[in-house]
Amino acid sequence: MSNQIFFDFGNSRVKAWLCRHGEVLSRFNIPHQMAMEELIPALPADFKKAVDFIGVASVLDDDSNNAFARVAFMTWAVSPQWANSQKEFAGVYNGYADPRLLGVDRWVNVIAVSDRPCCCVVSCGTALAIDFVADRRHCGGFILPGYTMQLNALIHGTKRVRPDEGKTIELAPGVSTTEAVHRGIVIGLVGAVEKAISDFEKAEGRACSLVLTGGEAGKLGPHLSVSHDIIPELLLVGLQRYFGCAMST
Ligand SMILES: Nc1ncnc2c1ncn2[C@@H]1O[C@H](COP(=O)(O)OP(=O)(O)OP(=O)(O)O)[C@@H](O)[C@H]1O
Ligand SMILES: CC(C)(CO)[C@@H](O)C(=O)NCCC(=O)O
Repeated sequence: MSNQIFFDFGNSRVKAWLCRHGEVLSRFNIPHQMAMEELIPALPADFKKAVDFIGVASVLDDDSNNAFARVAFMTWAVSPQWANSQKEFAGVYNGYADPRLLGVDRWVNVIAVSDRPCCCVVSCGTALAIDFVADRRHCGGFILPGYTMQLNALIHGTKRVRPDEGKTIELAPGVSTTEAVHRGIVIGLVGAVEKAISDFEKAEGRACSLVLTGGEAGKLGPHLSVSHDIIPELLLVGLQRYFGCAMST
């Protein structure tokens, strides 16, 4: 196998990686309000060369996934392979009562961190997903509205909460609407992550490492009192592991 493309269809952005022998040759990240037919023209030229394998994690609906499968086949003459949440993968166990219902992005992230003995993985995207993995078992998690979704909910649900764009360099109580809103959202997300970890550590009776990923990870990281790693491309690590082609030839 030579060139592979991995796609991550999230709720607001699509990411793609062109890889060879596990190494990233090119990467791509755009919002995907566009129709699937418009995605291929938007890809950088090097993505349009021949590829042998296309691996996808998508949290989109079947219509969007089918539309992508059609344009992918027309472009590369390759049928995309879809990652799916399942009960068990390579000795990693899914904690959901119905494992198929765990978002595949969460499952792939769990697979990516599953070598850590006890780990919390937080995906800071459109939604914020907090998942726990201990001894290769997914122990469940939490789903919260993400930063932008919370901001939009406040603006749409009120008459007078009209923040400007804001920075959350510090989390002292805000003295303007903009500060109060941006800091409020961050303190809520940070508080949720810290409480979830502290409760999990108590229940497990051991320390839990923390990995952050996703577009908003940089907004949360500086405010967390818990030490953590930020791994922006964690989902790619998981996808390569899932499809077993991290280092294949
Ligand atoms: N390159 C970027 N430029 C600007 N904002 C970004 C960028 N990447 C991510 N973001 C921000 O991160 C958030 C989306 O994060 P991410 O891309 O991880 O989520 P996503 O693609 O919607 O995936 P998911 O649906 O799995 O959460 C958006 O709220 C956006 O504000
Ligand atoms: C929670 C999100 C939106 C995070 O991207 C995604 O994993 C998803 O759509 N999950 C499906 C529901 C679930 O995981 O229980």
